[in-house]
Amino acid sequence: MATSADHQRAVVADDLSISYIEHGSNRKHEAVSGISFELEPGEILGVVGTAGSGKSALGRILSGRRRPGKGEWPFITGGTLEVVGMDLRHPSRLDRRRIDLDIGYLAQDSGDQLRNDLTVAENIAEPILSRDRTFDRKRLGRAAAMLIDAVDLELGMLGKFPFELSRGQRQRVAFAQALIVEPSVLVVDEPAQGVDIIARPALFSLLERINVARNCTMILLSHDLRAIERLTKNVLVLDRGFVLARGTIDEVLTDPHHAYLKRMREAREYALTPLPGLVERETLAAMDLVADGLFGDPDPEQLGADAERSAREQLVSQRAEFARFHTDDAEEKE
Ligand SMILES: Nc1ncnc2c1ncn2[C@@H]1O[C@H](COP(=O)(O)OP(=O)(O)OP(=O)(O)O)[C@@H](O)[C@H]1O
Repeated sequence: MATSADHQRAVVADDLSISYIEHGSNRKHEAVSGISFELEPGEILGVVGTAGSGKSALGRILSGRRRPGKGEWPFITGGTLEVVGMDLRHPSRLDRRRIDLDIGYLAQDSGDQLRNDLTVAENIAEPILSRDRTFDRKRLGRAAAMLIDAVDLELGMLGKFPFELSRGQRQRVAFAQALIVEPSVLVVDEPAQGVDIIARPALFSLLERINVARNCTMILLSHDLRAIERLTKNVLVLDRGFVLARGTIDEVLTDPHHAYLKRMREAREYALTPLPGLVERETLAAMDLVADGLFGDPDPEQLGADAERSAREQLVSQRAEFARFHTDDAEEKE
């Protein structure tokens, strides 16, 4: 029988602090200061905050990735962080191998990190092939094709190279690459960034489906509440590295005690209020222009005749005797 001791949370951050080493000096700059939160498997958390509030630092640390030798990568300077049972402050050698498979990470610049010497298909498959060269190529090909379709790109893209794609298309390929290993936790820094507005619904619906089908835990980091609102109401608001609020969007924005929360509420109300005036009138006029002539006005007599013909055709196809009778009837009339 499962006891509460067996119950594994997907993410447990306890008094977590994250710092960068400032360029040109050895001074630490604390980007995230003593934050705590927990996530159950399958939960989706939106982390929102202004520029510089520490979202990307948190995303990088949650991803478990390390970029040794790169000054821009932050590190944990206080507290603990556990993701699907792995201690990300002091990962074991085994956990270091597991991290890339268990935690998917999509950074704002992941599209630019794709390898230009590999095709799109090879890039998508790379997280698997780099570990197992003998992996069933047919299965992998099918998975890559399904993912490229799921991120709303044409299958023809699979044979292209990243440098032949637009920035937004590359970011969508990176999405597919992050998902090929079927991670149990997915960290996405600015999910809508660089992805054109037409492709966004496909991406968001993909994230929704993955969350439901695989119980994938997700952390979506964004400065824009609207970008994550479709996927979750559960948010953590950061301000200069500290947690300003945690709860549902409504809880956080009801009676906001902080200037930033007040501004968030105003921005949300503004976004939800349809704009009377020029923009809307123009939009409506443009829609009318498009709508006019899309469908001609229906002619009631013609509609009646069409309906009768289609009912007859259906009967003729379904009942042989009616077909005979109907044909005889028609011949008699001639
Ligand atoms: N490489 C770095 N070295 C030193 N400090 C950094 C570095 N990168 C970011 N910072 C600082 O760390 C803090 C948090 O930055 P972070 O990039 O995490 O913010 P953010 O909320 O993701 O911002 P944005 O929305 O603009 O991406 C900021 O004060 C920033 O100036």
